[in-house]
Amino acid sequence: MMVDWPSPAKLNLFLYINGRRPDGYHDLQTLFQFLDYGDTLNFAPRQDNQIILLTPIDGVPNEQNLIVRAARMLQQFSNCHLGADISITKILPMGGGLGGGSSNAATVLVALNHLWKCGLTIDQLCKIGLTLGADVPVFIYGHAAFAEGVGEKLQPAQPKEKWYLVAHPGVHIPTPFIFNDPDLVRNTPKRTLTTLLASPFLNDCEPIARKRFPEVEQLISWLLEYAPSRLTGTGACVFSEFDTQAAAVDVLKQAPEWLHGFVAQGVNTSPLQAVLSRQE
Ligand SMILES: C[C@](O)(CO)[C@H](O)COP(=O)(O)OP(=O)(O)OC[C@H]1O[C@@H](n2ccc(N)nc2=O)[C@H](O)[C@@H]1O
Ligand SMILES: Nc1ncnc2c1ncn2[C@@H]1O[C@H](COP(=O)(O)OP(=O)(O)OP(=O)(O)O)[C@@H](O)[C@H]1O
Repeated sequence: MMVDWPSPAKLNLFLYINGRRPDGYHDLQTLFQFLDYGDTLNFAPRQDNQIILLTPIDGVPNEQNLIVRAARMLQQFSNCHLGADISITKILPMGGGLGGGSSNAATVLVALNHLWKCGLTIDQLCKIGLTLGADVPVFIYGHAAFAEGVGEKLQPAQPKEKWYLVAHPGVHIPTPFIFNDPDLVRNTPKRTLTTLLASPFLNDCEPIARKRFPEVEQLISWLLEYAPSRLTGTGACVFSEFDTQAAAVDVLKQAPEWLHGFVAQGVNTSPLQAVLSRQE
């Protein structure tokens, strides 16, 4: 039977920008949690070395798709001569701050490492993953985490597994658009995790996203009437937190027509990790 490999979304429960490095990347402190909601991938190994994506994603040429790029990188690094037919059921909005592309790359690396029997360690997979995107390592790591550096220095964390209404304002915010904004606050002092957990959770990218995108401003303002609500990553998605599924669904039901969203639970063990453990 073909295994469904999950490719979950992530939320940045907080996100602070502490500085800009000489290479232009930003040093940050962020708290990652997974959602029990995401894309699903299927893999059929091939005896030749071809990587075939059977379900192309609109607007993303296959050769640029992180799914194909991750599979090819694994072939190179592991010296593996097998290939794969890959298909994806995509439900995560692209460029939404939910880490969909990074999560897809992580699922490919973890699943093919297993199916091809490459034997690479988690650390080796994370190193490959980081070259594909700053968020790939946490999805490979598979546990909710406090991240520093550009997101690659990870330590496990146990945030409360709340329910979230995740909403998309219908605009696309490219990550560099936020990071290149002259008004972005880039000097938030570094704090310990203990201090951060005891402080209100904020996202330094949110003021820029709200200022530059009226749709984001309108969405957050509406949601704040019902629950604590913030931007995830560099946007454009926003999440509101609730103690129960029913409370989150209730707000979604009252939402105006322009609000597109879904309800999902925050989970500290990635659904990908759960499937991998069952395979081993
Ligand atoms: C902000 C986060 O969403 C937090 O989870 C991620 O760090 C962003 O990760 P991502 O979308 O995978 O971003 P990447 O594809 O690695 O980088 C896209 C672009 O964003 C900028 N970038 C990204 C991450 C980072 N720590 N500093 C940056 O300045 C860089 O200009 C980079 O060229
Ligand atoms: N498999 C893929 N799924 C989604 N996007 C992909 C994929 N491969 C390449 N991309 C490209 O990556 C871009 C960013 O997609 P992604 O869904 O990862 O953004 P995101 O949710 O904003 O991520 P982050 O939170 O890391 O900023 C897309 O606009 C698309 O052009």
